[in-house]
Amino acid sequence: MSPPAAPLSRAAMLLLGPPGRQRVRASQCLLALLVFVVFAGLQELEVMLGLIDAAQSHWLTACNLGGSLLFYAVVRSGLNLRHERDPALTFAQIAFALVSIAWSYAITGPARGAVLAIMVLILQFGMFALRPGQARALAWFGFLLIATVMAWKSRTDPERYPPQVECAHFMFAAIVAAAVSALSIRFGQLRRRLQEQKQDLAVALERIREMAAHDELTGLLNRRSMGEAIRRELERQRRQAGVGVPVNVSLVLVDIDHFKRINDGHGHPIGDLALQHFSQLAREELRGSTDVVARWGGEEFLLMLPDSTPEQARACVDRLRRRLQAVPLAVTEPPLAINFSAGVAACLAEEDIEQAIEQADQAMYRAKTDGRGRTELG
Ligand SMILES: Nc1nc2c(ncn2[C@@H]2O[C@H](COP(=O)(O)OP(=O)(O)OP(=O)(O)O)[C@@H](O)[C@H]2O)c(=O)[nH]1
Repeated sequence: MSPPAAPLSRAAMLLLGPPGRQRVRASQCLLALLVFVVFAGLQELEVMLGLIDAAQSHWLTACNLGGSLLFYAVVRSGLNLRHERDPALTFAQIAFALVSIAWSYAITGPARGAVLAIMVLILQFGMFALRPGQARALAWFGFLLIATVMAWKSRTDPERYPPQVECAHFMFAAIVAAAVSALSIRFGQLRRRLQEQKQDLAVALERIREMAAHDELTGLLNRRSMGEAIRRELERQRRQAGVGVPVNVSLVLVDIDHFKRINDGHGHPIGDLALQHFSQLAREELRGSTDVVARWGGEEFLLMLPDSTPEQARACVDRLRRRLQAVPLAVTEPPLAINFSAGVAACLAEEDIEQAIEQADQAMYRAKTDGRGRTELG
């Protein structure tokens, strides 16, 4: 980090806290404080021009700065998090700003038109940040406040607040409140639609991820994601090897025997059912939490058995074979007995994956040539 950045980030840390949502909230509070400081400067100018009474202006400035400092302190202390529905305290801060605006309108005299413009700005923040009902409530709250001040001032100080001018201002404030109400409903609809679209996209993305990682017919991992699963497992075991646990992963290549006969004799759909049946039983028979079964292609499957020596893997595969014989596929008469040939190889490092699969393939080929329905070690 360059030398000037360090004190800067220390200052940011002190003022705003660690990065995250609370930091954003704290910086928004400080921004509001800054706006009030600018506002205080403008008021001071109006005091100098003789438009506002100095004491009244200073009272308002003290309340504005005190209030915004209080919001900042609440956010920095984390007390705002107790307000689960609006932890940014947006509603409260806007309501506070509206009270300040009404107060400012009451003391600003001839320059009060600008105050109405600021009210519009504050209500706009609400439309973007709050729920439609809250934005509407604030619009009418602001309108009622300012209308009350207009009525009060035109009665008690008609020279500075002529009733005709207040009438025009009243209509302007009413139009603003109505427009904010209508727009906040529209914003609410748009936000809801965006939310729905976001959800639809998330579902579609999940579906695409699922399709990209799995074989459609059997639901097993496909070739690409099996490669990733093996690499992940070897990486996990390599980390454990650092604490003295040996790397132990067996790969088994399985090829269904005489599968073409099933297709030719019973039709392709029954062949598909046979593949699904094999996948189902393989999933059930192997350790669900660690072992992985993938469709390697056609009627070939690759099994990964972590923490298993090739001999232990062979025992598992032979157990699966017995299970397949015990549970034939009951969609034909007689039920379809599925058998397979398998080759086992140990895979001890990431760079050996290709070689281990090749070894398992050769062992499986030996099993085929030696009569099928058996498991050979590579
Ligand atoms: N139903 C179905 N058949 C498939 C699928 N993928 C590959 N096959 C078929 O699987 C058969 C594989 O045939 P072969 O490679 O001759 O192997 P085999 O008949 O099992 O003979 P051995 O492996 O020597 O025991 C081919 O007929 C492919 O068309 C699939 O997704 N569904």
